[in-house]
Amino acid sequence: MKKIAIIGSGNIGLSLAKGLVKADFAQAANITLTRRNIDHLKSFADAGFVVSNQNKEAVVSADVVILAVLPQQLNTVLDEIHSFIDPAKHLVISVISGVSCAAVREKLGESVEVIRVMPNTAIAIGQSMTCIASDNASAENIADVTKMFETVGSVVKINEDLMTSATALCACGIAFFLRAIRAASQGGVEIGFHADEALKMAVQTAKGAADLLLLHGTHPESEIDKVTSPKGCTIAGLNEMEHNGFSSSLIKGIKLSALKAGNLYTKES
Ligand SMILES: NC(=O)C1=CN([C@@H]2O[C@H](COP(=O)(O)OP(=O)(O)OC[C@H]3O[C@@H](n4cnc5c(N)ncnc54)[C@H](O)[C@@H]3O)[C@@H](O)[C@H]2O)C=CC1
Ligand SMILES: O=C(O)[C@@H]1CCC=N1
Repeated sequence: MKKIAIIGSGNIGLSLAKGLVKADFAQAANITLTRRNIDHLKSFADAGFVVSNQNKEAVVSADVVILAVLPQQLNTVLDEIHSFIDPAKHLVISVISGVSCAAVREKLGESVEVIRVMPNTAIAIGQSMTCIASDNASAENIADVTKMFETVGSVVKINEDLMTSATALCACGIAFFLRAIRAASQGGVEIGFHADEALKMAVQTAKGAADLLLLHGTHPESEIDKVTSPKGCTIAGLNEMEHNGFSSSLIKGIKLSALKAGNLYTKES
């Protein structure tokens, strides 16, 4: 069983840790979670994870090192761990937005294998859409990492230059769809439902819509055509949303997020 160190155990690091254990990919005792203030990790320590504020020790005891700090925190971490990374032993996985494999290698050493992975927070429940890219990892390591992330959702291997686009569409995308669900539930309250029932109805309706596409393998418009009765209320509502920029605002938001994702990191600390 390989030992995993998650360096920077915040929102995505902890979601990943939870997902890997829930999926039986790893035991909690084989995952070390680091964070500057480990008081925030008490519930994870109670659940059997190793928790630490010592990145070097976590790296030394691991086979797989997962970098999960913010882009602006990365240089400090890489400076701290670089002399403890052994290219013959360690595989480095980075979930950090906007940082290339080459930039990580510049600090950790040219012979270190680095795989960039872009999951989303649904990884905690095995439902992530995860994109994977690398410019130097072996086919064997890429296959192993693909298998690892397939235990916690779907995986697509992409070219590294599309990684910031994947960040916007899939990682930020969780927030975009959640906001759409919240807006739908607010509409539901305006037309007569209590907030809790409106939210429940909006959530299940969103899940049903996503599952129609997944299970039928159809295009959204083909499923929409089945809902929009001629002269009916769906097309009236849908067109009103489009007149107010529904599709356009999603597209513009995704484009801006992708642009921003590419500009989150600078090599100099
Ligand atoms: N939140 C998300 O949905 C996703 C985030 N990402 C990427 O993952 C990274 C982390 O994002 P979040 O989890 O949202 O941020 P976060 O702020 O929740 O987590 C970062 C963690 O790193 C810790 N940290 C900072 N400096 C440290 C150090 N020197 N040693 C050890 N730990 C340290 C912080 O205490 C914090 O717990 C970012 O680079 C982000 O781009 C990628 C995919 C999805
Ligand atoms: O908002 C962010 O910058 C990070 C990257 C993707 C999701 N959260």
